[in-house]
Amino acid sequence: MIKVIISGFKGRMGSTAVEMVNNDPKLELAALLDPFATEKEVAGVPVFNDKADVLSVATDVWVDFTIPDVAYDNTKFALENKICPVVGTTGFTEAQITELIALSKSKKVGGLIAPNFAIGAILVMEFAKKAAQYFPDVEIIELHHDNKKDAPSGTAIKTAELIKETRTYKKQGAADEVESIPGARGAEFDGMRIHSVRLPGLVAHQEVIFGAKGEGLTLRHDSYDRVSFMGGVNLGIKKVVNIDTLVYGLEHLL
Ligand SMILES: NC(=O)C1=CN([C@@H]2O[C@H](COP(=O)(O)OP(=O)(O)OC[C@H]3O[C@@H](n4cnc5c(N)ncnc54)[C@H](O)[C@@H]3O)[C@@H](O)[C@H]2O)C=CC1
Ligand SMILES: O=C(O)C1=N[C@H](C(=O)O)C[C@H](O)C1
Repeated sequence: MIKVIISGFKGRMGSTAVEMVNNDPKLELAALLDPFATEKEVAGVPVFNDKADVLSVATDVWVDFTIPDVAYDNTKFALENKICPVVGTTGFTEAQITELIALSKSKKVGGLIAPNFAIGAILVMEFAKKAAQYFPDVEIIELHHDNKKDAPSGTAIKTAELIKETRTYKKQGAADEVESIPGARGAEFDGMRIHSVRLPGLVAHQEVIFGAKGEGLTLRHDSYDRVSFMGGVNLGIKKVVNIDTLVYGLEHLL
């Protein structure tokens, strides 16, 4: 039985993860953490407002779906206390990820930071990396609900990082292009562009659009319901307890 603490359990993703854990006989919900929780327990599971109090309960895996401002501290806290982090929260810097991987190696604690847990999203990222070998001109459009705090999405950044591994660098667009409205061309990453759409009614969607002479290639993934992420979270929980290093990206555990 793997004992799981869910950090951010009152949120959209955290509450979905609670249901997933409760429905898996191989997982046990050991604790719940959220500073905005007022209840002291939920169905016999202790609720905490401060992460230090989580140490009073035996836990194997720390699932984190919180906010960008606390994800690094939460992940570091889990690793330091030999709780395997499975982190979906986005907004990490490259330096933070590098530091957390080094910490996991020193503590010999497995973990996962995954900007996206949906298998279809992972496939789009892998396909985009392959396509970038042939199509250096690419723009990413990520579309999310209008309660999302960070932009671009962690998925878009991870997609751009993977594309960078195989793409021949070029600064896209007209050399003399002018933005009559600042930001019109979107965010720039390694010469490519990333655009963030925020609208009510959306959940999580991404298009990766490649352009070339006389042709185009569009890759698209849609998450219509947050249940689309739960298969990956479940897989991550069961995998991290058997590794001794933190990995960045669910593709490393598939
Ligand atoms: N990797 C993936 O597949 C996915 C990642 N995400 C990411 O997960 C994060 C959460 O997304 P949502 O659930 O939509 O946000 P949300 O705003 O619905 O939930 C965040 C929760 O974290 C809680 N929280 C804030 N500070 C905290 C702290 N210090 N400790 C514990 N809990 C704390 C809030 O009270 C809230 O309940 C975002 O960064 C989002 O980008 C979202 C969907 C999928
Ligand atoms: O905030 C969200 O909802 C999501 N965030 C993640 C990201 O920033 O990539 C994953 C998914 O797109 C949903």
